[in-house]
Amino acid sequence: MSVKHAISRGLELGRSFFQLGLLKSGGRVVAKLRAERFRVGPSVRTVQPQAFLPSRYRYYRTSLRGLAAQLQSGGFRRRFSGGSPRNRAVFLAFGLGVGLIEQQLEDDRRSAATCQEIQAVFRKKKFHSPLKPFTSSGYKLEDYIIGNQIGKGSNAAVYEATARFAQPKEREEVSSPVQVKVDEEKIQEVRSPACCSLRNFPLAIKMLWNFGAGSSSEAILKSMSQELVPAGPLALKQEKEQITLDGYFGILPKRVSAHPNVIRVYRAFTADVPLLPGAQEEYPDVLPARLNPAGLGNNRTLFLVMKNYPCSLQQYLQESAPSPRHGSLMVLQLLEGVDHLCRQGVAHRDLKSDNVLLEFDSDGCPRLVITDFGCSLTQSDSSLQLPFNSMWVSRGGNASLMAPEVATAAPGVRVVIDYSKADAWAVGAISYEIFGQQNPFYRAVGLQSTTYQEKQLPPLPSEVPADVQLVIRLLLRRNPDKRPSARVAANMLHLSIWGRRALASQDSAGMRKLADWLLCQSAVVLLKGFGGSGGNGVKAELQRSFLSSLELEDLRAAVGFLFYGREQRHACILSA
Ligand SMILES: Nc1ncnc2c1ncn2[C@@H]1O[C@H](COP(=O)(O)OP(=O)(O)OP(=O)(O)O)[C@@H](O)[C@H]1O
Repeated sequence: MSVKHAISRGLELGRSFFQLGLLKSGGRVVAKLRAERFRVGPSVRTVQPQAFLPSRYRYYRTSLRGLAAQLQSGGFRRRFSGGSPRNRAVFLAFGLGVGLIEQQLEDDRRSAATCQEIQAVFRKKKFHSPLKPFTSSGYKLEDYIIGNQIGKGSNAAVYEATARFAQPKEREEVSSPVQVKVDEEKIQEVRSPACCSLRNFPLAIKMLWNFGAGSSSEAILKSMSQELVPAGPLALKQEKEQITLDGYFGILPKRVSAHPNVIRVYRAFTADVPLLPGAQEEYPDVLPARLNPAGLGNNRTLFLVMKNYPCSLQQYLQESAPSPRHGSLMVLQLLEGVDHLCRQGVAHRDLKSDNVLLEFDSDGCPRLVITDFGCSLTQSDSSLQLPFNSMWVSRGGNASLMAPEVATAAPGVRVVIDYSKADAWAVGAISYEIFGQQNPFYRAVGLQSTTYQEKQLPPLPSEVPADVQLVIRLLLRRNPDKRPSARVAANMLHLSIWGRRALASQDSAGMRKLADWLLCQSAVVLLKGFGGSGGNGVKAELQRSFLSSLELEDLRAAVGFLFYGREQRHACILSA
């Protein structure tokens, strides 16, 4: 080896820590760790962008630390510092290389610390649900005035409602205890325009249909317990809460903390099934015999009280085509919601556009909220691994939007379904609808999650930003190991939407500039929050979610994927 060659080798070793992601060919990231002569590691490693993912990344970091120690060891120094000028030059070059490793590691430590500090500041700022209609009441159906039906699914009917005790005098005087017989004209007047309806009925009550759960409160709560996943700490009456804590019902699911993109259930209680508008016509079979002699339903059921949203995502998309910018923010909100659930050990398992509700912030930006947790999986150890030892174990709802690893699982001894990236896959599929396309996994396009090939996915409209297209493509990867998590995908969109300049001014290696940008970003978000300008808008909520979830390794993975996508696009342009 010539001295010149050795020097360049030494520098290369020093830089290799971050060069892992720099040298790419043919869409693959090729990391070179060459140290043949000094037997410090394998000659060449070829890695996919997953090399940026935590475990491997830690492996490289550890091996490089070892390498640095080895290079600094006495024996090594003796071998090269003495002897010929060529060996001394090689040693000096390695010394410089090691210095670079150390510097990079130090940068890395500082960037990680910056992320931790920012995260701590934003974690303290808990999200509080904006609607506070209750003090200590609202645990009985009689506490509400119920208006028209606003939605219906296969398990429940949803009605607009308002808290009786929150109403002015004349409302309280309405005679019927449950469904107030406001005459038809009056309801029409209230419901149109929609904003007046929401003002008069700011709440929505979901009445679940009870077929087989029996009529005792305990049995109902136990059988429909997944619906309580988004319930707030005061949602259940204290005695019920106590019983659930004491384990009388068996294990009730964990509940997720409040998040701007996840529905909040304010109250949950059981009550006798009432005869609500449209019941006889629309769901006679699920009524109890008391209301319909031919009905099969039980006498009591579960009621959930939530905020009343103007429409579902599906209804909104039937009428409107969001701009590419709003579309990107909508996909990002779904990812933030899914990441929040994942972190708390919850998989929704039934994500689809009618299980997402929509309202607008003061700037007219759509705010999305994930709802309907009836099929959700909650794991106390947060692992999201479901033992799948029998065909009777439920995989979740809506088979069309089941991620490939869930849809193709076959029951067996020691078989486990990993749901940690399943909802993220569904977000990829719903994103097509957000950008005005048919969902590729519904009948019109006809792909099946069990069999599709990634190259069969239809192209997205050209006005969809390239990075957003990349995120959607990656989310729909068949292999969950090659699919980014919701957190990493969300980070990619945050960086693409707000951090373009910071991203442009660096390579995939150095995180320092990105850390500086994050600090500036945090300051801006905090100042805006204090100043009250835009603190409650979708944009501010998203930025707070991003900053409160900062982990260096997720950020690095997002940067790695973005660079990988850009590299691929570049290669495509060159080859065209
Ligand atoms: N809080 C709410 N505000 C406004 N509309 C709502 C609300 N909750 C539900 N809806 C409407 O009611 C419909 C049915 O609600 P939901 O999906 O919870 O019922 P479900 O029977 O559990 O559905 P599925 O068939 O998916 O199991 C929704 O698609 C939506 O249109």
